[in-house]
Amino acid sequence: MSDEVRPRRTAVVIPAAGRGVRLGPGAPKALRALSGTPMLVHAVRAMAASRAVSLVVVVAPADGVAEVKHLLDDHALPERTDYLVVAGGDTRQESVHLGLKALPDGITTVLVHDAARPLVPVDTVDSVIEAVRDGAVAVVPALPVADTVKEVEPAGTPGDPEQVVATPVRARLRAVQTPQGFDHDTLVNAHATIALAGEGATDDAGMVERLGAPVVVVPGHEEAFKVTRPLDLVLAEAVLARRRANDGF
Ligand SMILES: Nc1ccn([C@@H]2O[C@H](COP(=O)(O)OP(=O)(O)OP(=O)(O)O)[C@@H](O)[C@H]2O)c(=O)n1
Ligand SMILES: C[C@](O)(CO)[C@H](O)COP(=O)(O)O
Repeated sequence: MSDEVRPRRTAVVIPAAGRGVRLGPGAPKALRALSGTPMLVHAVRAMAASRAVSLVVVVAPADGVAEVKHLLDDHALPERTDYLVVAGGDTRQESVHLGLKALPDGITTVLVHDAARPLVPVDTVDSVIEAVRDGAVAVVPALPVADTVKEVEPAGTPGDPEQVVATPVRARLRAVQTPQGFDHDTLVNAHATIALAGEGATDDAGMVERLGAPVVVVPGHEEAFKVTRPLDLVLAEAVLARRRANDGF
C-alpha cells in the first residue's frame, strides 16, 4: 500500500515501569503526585493533547498493572484517545520493547515518551509527529547544553579520582528529550536488532542510529525536563503553578 493511501495512525508508548531510585524512597516514580495528580497522568494527558495521537500504551510496573488501569479509568482523557496498559521489564529498553509488542496493526508512527517527563508541551509533541510524517524515520527533540561536558575514564580503583580524557565541542552537543518519534517498522527493527546483539541503549533513537538510519533533531523545550532527582519535583511544581497562574485559575 502506498504512503498516500496508508492510514497514518500515531501511537505513543510510555515507559512508566521504573522505580525512581534517584528520586528517593516512595511509590514508583510514575505514580508520585505532582500538584495532586500522578506524574503518569500528566504524561498521558500531555500525549493525548495532540490531536494526532489515537492510542497510548502505558508500560506499568509489573506489580502495578491493575492499579495503573484504575488510575487511567479515573482520570478523563479526550474521547479520541484509546489506552492500553501492559507490564514492563527490568530496564527502560525492555519496557519499551514490551510496549511496542502491544501495538495493534495499522500503526505507522510511534512516539516513545518517558512518564518521567510529565510536562512536555503539546507543540513539542506535534513537531515530533510532523517531522515523522514529513518522512524522517527517527526524530528527537533536543536542547543545547548549558554546561561544558567532559568525557572521563572511570576510576580503576574505587575511591580514585576519575581522569578527564576529552572535552567535546559544546556547540555540537544536544541534550535529548522525549517524546522521540519513529516510523513504526524502523523502531521495531531497531529494538529487535539491538536486543539480539545483547546491547543496551539509553534512548530509542540511539538504537536506530546503530542501524545506520538518520535521526533528525527538532527543538526541545525546557519544560520537557526529566523528573529524576528531588529538586526536579520542586521545578515541576513551579512550572505547574506558573501554568495555573497564566490560565487565570
Ligand atoms: N525498567 C524500567 C526502567 C525505567 N522505565 C521508565 O523509563 C523512563 C525514564 O527512566 P528514568 O527517569 O531513569 O526512571 P527510573 O528508572 O524510574 O529512575 P531511576 O533510574 O532513578 O530508578 C521512566 O518513565 C521510567 O518509568 C521503565 O519503564 N522500565
Ligand atoms: C530517553 C531519555 O529520556 C533521553 O534523554 C534518557 O536517556 C532516559 O534515561 P534514564 O537512564 O532512563 O534516566
